[in-house]
Amino acid sequence: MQHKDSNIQARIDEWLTPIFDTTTQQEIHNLQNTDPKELEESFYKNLEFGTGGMRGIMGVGTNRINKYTLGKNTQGLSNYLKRTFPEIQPKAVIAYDCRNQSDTLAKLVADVFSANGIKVFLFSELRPTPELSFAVKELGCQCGIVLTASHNPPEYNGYKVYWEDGGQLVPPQDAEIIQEIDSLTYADIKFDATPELIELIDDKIDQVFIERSVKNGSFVATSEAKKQTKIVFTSLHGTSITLVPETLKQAGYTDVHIVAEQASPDGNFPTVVSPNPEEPEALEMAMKLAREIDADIVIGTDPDCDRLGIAVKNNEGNLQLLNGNQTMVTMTWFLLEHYKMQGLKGNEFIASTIVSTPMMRNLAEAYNVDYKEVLTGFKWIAKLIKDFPDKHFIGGGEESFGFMVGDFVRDKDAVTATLLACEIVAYAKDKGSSFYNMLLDLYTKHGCYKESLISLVKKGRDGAKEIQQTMIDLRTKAPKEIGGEKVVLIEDYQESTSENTQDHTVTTLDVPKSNVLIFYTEEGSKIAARPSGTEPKIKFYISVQAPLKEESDYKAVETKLDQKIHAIKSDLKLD
Ligand SMILES: O=P([O-])(O)O[C@H]1O[C@H](COP(=O)(O)O)[C@@H](O)[C@H](O)[C@H]1O
Ligand SMILES: [Mg+2]
Repeated sequence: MQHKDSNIQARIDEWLTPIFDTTTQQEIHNLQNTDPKELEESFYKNLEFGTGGMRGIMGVGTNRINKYTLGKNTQGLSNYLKRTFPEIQPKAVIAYDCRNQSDTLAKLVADVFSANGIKVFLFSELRPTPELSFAVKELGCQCGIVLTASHNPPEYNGYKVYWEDGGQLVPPQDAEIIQEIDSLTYADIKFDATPELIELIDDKIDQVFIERSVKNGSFVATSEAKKQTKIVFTSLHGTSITLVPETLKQAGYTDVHIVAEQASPDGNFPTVVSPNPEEPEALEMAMKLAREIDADIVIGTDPDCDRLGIAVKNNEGNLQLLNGNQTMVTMTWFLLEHYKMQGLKGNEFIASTIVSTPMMRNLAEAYNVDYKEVLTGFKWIAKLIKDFPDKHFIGGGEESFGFMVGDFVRDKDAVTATLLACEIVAYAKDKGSSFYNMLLDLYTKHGCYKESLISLVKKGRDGAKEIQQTMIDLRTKAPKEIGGEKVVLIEDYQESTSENTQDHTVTTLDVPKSNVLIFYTEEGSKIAARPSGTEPKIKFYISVQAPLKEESDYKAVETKLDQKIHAIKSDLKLD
């Protein structure tokens, strides 16, 4: 049956030509007979670069992750690399995670690069994404690729692309590469490897990376306190198992308990509904073990080991999950204190993103360091390091459970962040305090913030339309009040405008355009809305705040903040 959209039909027809193998063609025929809707979803567009590389469901079609889409990407990237670095033989390093097909797709990417005369370093086993970012610089590569879909559901895979500084691609380079890819046909892909150009790397990078991570994530905690820090760690079937336990050991942590049921890498993630540390259920097994053995801290990393979920003991002695904003402010504060002790030089900065807690700005002001805020995605934070070579990046992160310590890895890094979290627990032990108490102390000094993220899943082509429509509605029928609080400022990152709703003055936002809306209320609440760039979701980020005089008032203030969040959610019909 012919598809009513001739563009879609032309793509399907192309994929039924002999350039594509018989398995692919057979799969297309099966979809034509059994699932025309899925066929349309698979061909209605090409995969795009989003917040963290290119991500999609594995399967046949131009909008799916398979050997042809990734082959064409790599062919385009090879052409672009050769054009950008005409004087040298470009070098690329490739890593992959635990997902089904990640290893074979990594091999395919290596083959295509080598077929184009590009020198390839390939990890022979799964490894964390931050190690790849490190390896790009360490091996003097011009490019790096990780085959991963991060924390997405099991049916996804993806292609994160790093450039010579170790950070992910940022505009306009991603658009230039897409242009190169789009100018090719599938027949242009060179699949025949030049094996002598592919070098397997393992121990060579592992040990240096571990040593440097230990250095980067160790500060002042005594070895005694480290030994007393009881840690439960889970790799959630992902890559961190290859390095994090060893890194903790080399950093001096001896009381480390790994969740055995989740230690083996597995792309089906059999023990979790979602391998995303943002979801409380992901850490359930780790929490159970931690309660049994009375651990001080629980840490779980996502499949490619760049984000981490943390639980620490609260003042009642119960383990409490923290969100990404809470770990970020505590980690940032710890680093700021450290550098203050050493004597700040005046060129330091911390960084975060527009959808993260405003508390980061307060911290920067209190320590008199610069605060830089960028669009969602660590690629933008990494870009700051590149753009401000004379400035010293202390650290920073995002609400999405990721943190970056200094500039040695140019992406969020759950290896060093794991060490930093444990360091804070150990340091607090030395001081007779706790991680949790340190966070409460920050609330008394810098304002008590509470954040909540609501993600609405809207799958496929129809879902994407619905998400776009919600953004249009929010723009055209912008709320005057949210949760009973008057909206006083609206930032529209697509239009680059910041509008004072009282006097209607408009100023220009000096950041690249992006489909994001942020509403600020009279009472200091902040509500951001944007389509996810990695998953079929629209995300709403709510941040509310109130002063906190004494730590003992925390429960009461928290209840008040929860009520505010509830009112905002019900007003926006998000509950
Ligand atoms: O998914 P990861 O771990 O590669 O992480 C990437 O995607 C996340 C989700 O992005 P979005 O909200 O657009 O879905 C971002 O928060 C993060 O900064 C980025 O590095
Ligand atoms: Mg990840």
